[in-house]
Amino acid sequence: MSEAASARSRHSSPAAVPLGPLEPMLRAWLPRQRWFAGKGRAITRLRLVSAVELLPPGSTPGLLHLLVGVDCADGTADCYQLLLGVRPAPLPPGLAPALIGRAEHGPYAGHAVYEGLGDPRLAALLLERLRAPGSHGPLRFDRDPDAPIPADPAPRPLSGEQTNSSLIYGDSHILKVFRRVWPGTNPDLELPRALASAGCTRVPAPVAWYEAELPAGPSGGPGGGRRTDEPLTLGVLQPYLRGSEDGWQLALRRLAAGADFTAEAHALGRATAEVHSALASALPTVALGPAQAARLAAGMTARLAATVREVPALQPFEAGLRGAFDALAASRGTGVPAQRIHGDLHLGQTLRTADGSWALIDFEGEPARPLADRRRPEPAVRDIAGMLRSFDYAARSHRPFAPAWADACRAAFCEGYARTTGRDPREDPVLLRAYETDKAVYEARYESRHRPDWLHVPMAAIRRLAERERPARRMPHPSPPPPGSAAPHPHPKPPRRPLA
Ligand SMILES: Nc1ncnc2c1ncn2[C@@H]1O[C@H](COP(=O)(O)OP(=O)(O)O)[C@@H](O)[C@H]1O
Ligand SMILES: O=P(O)(O)O[C@H]1O[C@H](CO)[C@@H](O[C@H]2O[C@H](CO)[C@@H](O)[C@H](O)[C@H]2O)[C@H](O)[C@H]1O
Repeated sequence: MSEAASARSRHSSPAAVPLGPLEPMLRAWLPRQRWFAGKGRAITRLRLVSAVELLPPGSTPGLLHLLVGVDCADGTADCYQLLLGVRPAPLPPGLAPALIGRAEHGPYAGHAVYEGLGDPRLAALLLERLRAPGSHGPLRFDRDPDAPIPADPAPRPLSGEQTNSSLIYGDSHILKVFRRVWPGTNPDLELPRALASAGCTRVPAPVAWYEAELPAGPSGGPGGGRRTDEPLTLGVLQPYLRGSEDGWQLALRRLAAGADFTAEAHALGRATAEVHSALASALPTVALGPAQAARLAAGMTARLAATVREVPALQPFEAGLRGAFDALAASRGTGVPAQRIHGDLHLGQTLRTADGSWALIDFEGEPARPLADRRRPEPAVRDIAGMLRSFDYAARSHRPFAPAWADACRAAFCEGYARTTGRDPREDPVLLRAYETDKAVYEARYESRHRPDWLHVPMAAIRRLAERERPARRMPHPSPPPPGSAAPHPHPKPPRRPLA
């Protein structure tokens, strides 16, 4: 696509591109998408928040960038990013699986509307936009001027179960297109950029990104009616770690072979600690005092209550689980540092690269939590708890269940973490138990919504955590460092100031 053509790209106001003719097909299509968060909730209304034609009107194919507000009967309102391809119907056979519907009237009458990311020509156009920074209506494309982006790499969509949609370009870059979007910088752009500035190489550094700048409105805006003019992060391009394998797949392969995973778990603990230390040095940290501990515990208790309403199987365990949160409130926080963290760390968010080192990806945080929550500093133990849960997940997805494998990995991970930071996460048992419990509750809701066949996995942990026993009795004690290993580093940066 030439620069001249790109300059002709048009921003249409919501009134100029009515959602009307597209509405019935999107209503049917959206709930079937893996990334649609409103599953099981009745859609009451679709609202056009923004519409931009990224190719001149009449181009074949056409590319329509939409932000669509989805209001549900339970009062929730979300905003989704859609990239729609438009071609005269019928679609060529290779694009048939991407079909969303055929417009019968309106500006696209007689055209097939389809998932644009499935069309290599449109995927290539998106990369072109990222290569040449600039604005298209409310969309702003930006890049790191020092990081090269190749001109014409062949795009392919990433398959599999994802919260968002990703495209791989010629095995050199990967573009994540965020689906559910909010006003405010997405931590998956913010944190990797901060880590790159801090010199941390454990996380692929963003090389380009695009955002929407929308006027704040009294209602109907991207935040479901929130007044805000913060930009919405829509997509991030980063280097693709060719030849890497994710930690989840690797762990399952090891389990299937009856093989040990503790060396990897130990190295993962070290990698996680390095990332935490870099985040603590790049962004503000605070000390967890009594008020914050009480607020954290109250948040966990409220999430538990909401989840019990949604997942009745949790009900018999509610009182036992609440004990972990009460203990956190009673601990008065003990002054541990709260800092920016990964927020949804599990084995699937780790990549063992071709050179055998570990990288961490996907700093978006738990997709179901409000963005403001995900950007708030929290004790790093939250991430550690996520990873410990993941070893349990892996062991439980194996037949027969391999509890000793999980216990050994959990211990090795904590030891690796302690080797780098000088502090073993098991020395904070109250915090660790509260976060593991909170994570298992989150997982119960996640599985009941997205993968009911997996619900038994967090339920097994919930049964264990609801027994009011000290987690320290469950996990082996920290062992001394292996001979010849490096001395522990000091703890990442002391807390700067206590919160009020
Ligand atoms: N930089 C990268 N290099 C190689 N593979 C990657 C990279 N980033 C992501 N992936 C692959 O893409 C998958 C989805 O990425 P992720 O950021 O977790 O997206 P989502 O938020 O949609 O779950 C990962 O599980 C991993 O397999
Ligand atoms: O990777 P995402 O950001 O999409 O995270 C969500 O989906 C994960 C599953 O794909 C889910 O993770 C849970 O299942 C994993 C195994 O598939 C397991 O390793 C994790 O420990 C477990 O939490 C994650 O919770 C969810 O946010």
